[in-house]
Amino acid sequence: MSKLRDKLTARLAAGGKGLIVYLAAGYPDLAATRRAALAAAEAGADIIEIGIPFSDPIADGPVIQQAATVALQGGLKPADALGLVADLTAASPVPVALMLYINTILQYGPARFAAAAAAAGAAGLIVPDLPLEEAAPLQDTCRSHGLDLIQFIAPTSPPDRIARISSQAGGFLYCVSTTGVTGVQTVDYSRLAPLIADARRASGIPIAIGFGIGSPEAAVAAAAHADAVIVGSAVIERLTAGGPEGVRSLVASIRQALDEAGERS
Ligand SMILES: O=P(O)(O)OC[C@@H](O)[C@@H](O)c1c[nH]c2ccccc12
Repeated sequence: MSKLRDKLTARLAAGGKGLIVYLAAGYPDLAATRRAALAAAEAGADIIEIGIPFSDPIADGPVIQQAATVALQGGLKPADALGLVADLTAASPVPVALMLYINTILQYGPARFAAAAAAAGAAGLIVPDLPLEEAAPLQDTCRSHGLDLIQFIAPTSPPDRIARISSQAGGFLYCVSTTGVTGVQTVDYSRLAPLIADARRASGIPIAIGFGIGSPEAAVAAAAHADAVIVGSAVIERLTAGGPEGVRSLVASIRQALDEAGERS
């Protein structure tokens, strides 16, 4: 059973597209992250991705790096992020995926971390700096705790690699729209069509596009090629400017645009 996959599949079966919203744990503080996550869930996010801030976040662009810096300066520890997840999963049925770097897991101890994440109610782990070749031990640990280990595909992945990654993926497949770092930018999402077609041939798992989405229009453009979209930096920017209620209105506007596009098609 996969809570992440089931949630996205249910949204697709109802004629919609999935929406995954990223927040950095502890930005601007833990209470605000919690309020923003619950507001996002109420406004139509299907999955909440909670990032555990890390001092050397190689895949994060400036907006998420800055959020991580604030959280770390506020004293955030991985255990606090796990506490936040426990709080969210107790307060809301929305599935939560934890996004973190492999170092955090190694420092904690993989088995201990997976047990703690599962006990907190997390549905899966997103570990962007874990290559497929090194993923097997963590994948086994995750599996024994009922956690999905999310796999990535990118425009640079050759077809045979996409097939291997897709066939091992749990929850959903994270399709990165560009090879750079996170952050709002203009992306031609139609470029991803061949990549996504390769993944679909290898697996029936839902496919989510992330990186670059900054508006309801961009979400609709990306969703046209996939089952779900992931929005991070734009959500953090909105949290900075408008607090948790700002996040609610951004997520509601993306949800509405995705639903309207679904009715038209
Ligand atoms: O910020 P963007 O461009 O909307 O992209 C989503 C992304 O932020 C989120 O999924 C994420 C945050 N940090 C990451 C590191 C690697 C991969 C993905 C992520």
